[in-house]
Amino acid sequence: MRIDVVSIFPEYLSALDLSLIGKAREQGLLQLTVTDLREFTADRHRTVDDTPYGGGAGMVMKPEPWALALDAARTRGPAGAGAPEQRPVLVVPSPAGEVFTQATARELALREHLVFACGRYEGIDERVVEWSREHFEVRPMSLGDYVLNGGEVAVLAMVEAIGRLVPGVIGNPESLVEESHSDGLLEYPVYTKPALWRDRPVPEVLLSGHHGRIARWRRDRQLQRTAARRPDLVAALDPAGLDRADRDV
Ligand SMILES: NC(=S)c1ccno1
Repeated sequence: MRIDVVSIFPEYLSALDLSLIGKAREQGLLQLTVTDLREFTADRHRTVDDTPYGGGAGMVMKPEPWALALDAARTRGPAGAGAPEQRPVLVVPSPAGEVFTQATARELALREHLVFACGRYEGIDERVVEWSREHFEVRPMSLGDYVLNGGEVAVLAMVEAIGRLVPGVIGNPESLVEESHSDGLLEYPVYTKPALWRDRPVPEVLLSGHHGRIARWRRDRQLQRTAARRPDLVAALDPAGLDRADRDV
């Protein structure tokens, strides 16, 4: 998978040099390039914004630097020889976007080339989004109903959520199976040594060695936790995926 990120604060994305994503880049599992939008300006002040038509507070990001930067990212292309089979996906972090979920991460982890456009100020001139549809699948994307100062923090989260699903990035793929949202539920509580900590014991069943009882206990905890914290997820569950014991929780 090829990932391109365009930002006026490229150093914000240096966290992607670290840990599992950084290792995946070293191993060639992910090709990731971060580009400074100001490289695509033509004036000596490297101007990327201007006042909004129609008035209002703040500044809007100018279209021309973005068009040049996105064209450069697009033609950098995915890994491997030959023309890409798929159009690249342009992800634009925005509170006005579709909500990014684990299902979105799974979907985007299958794509060849993702380009992330980190807006700042009051946003990017809307004509960039319209123009981009000629060459990209354009996906305005929100992490949630709150406002950040720019797209960089959202891109860090999305690249990690997507990148970790790329085969080979997580050493043990088993650890992807029982995590929150993998089966529509929140994950069960986890414990490790010592068995007794500040007068708090580990649940007895987890010390029993009885795999069936442990699996049932964990599933019960998932259902109870999801019902308590995210009733919306319970409402969205497919009843066919629930067994009789699930319904008794
Ligand atoms: N909620 C998101 S992703 C966002 C991006 C910029 N501001 O908020």
